[in-house]
Amino acid sequence: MDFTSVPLPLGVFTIGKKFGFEAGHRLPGLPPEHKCARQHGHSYEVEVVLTAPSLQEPGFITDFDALAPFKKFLDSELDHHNLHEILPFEPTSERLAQFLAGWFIQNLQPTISGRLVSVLVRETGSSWARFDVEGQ
Ligand SMILES: Nc1nc2c(c(=O)[nH]1)N=C([C@H](O)[C@H](O)COP(=O)(O)OP(=O)(O)OP(=O)(O)O)CN2
Ligand SMILES: [Zn+2]
Repeated sequence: MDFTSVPLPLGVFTIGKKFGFEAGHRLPGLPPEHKCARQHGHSYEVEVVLTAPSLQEPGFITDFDALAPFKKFLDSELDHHNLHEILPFEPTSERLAQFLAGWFIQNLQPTISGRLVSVLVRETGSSWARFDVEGQ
C-alpha cells in the first residue's frame, strides 16, 4: 500500500509526561476531626501536558528529555518533604497543581517549544486535581 497517499489532517499536537515524588502533608484548614487534618503521606503523581500547532525536528512538540529540569525540581525541593512546612499555601492537590504550573511557566516554558496546557496532581489511586492554564 502507498502510505504517501494518506492525508495528514489539520489539528494540534499534545504530549504528556508523568513524574512522581513522595511527600507528607496535613491540611490544617480542615476541621480537626477530618482525617486529612492529621499528618499523612502520598506517593504524588504529577502529569504535565503540552501543546503545539506544529512540530520541531524530528517530529516532537518538545523532547520529553527537555522536561528533566521539572523532575529535578520535584526531586530536590518537594520529594521527602513535609509540604505544609515548605509551601506558602495549604497543600491541597488543586493548589499544588496551580503552583507547579507556575513554576513550569516561570522556569521551563521559556527554554522549550510547546505550551503548558495543564498540570494534573494525583494523591491517591482514586483522587486527582488538574489546573488548566489560561491566558498564555
Ligand atoms: N478536593 C480535594 N479534596 C481533598 C484533598 C485535596 O487535595 N483536594 N485532599 C485530601 C487528603 O489530603 C487526602 O488526599 C485524602 O484523599 P482521599 O481521596 O479522601 O483519600 P483516601 O485514599 O482516604 O480515599 P478513599 O477512597 O476514601 O479511601 C482530602 N480531600
Ligand atoms: Zn493528603
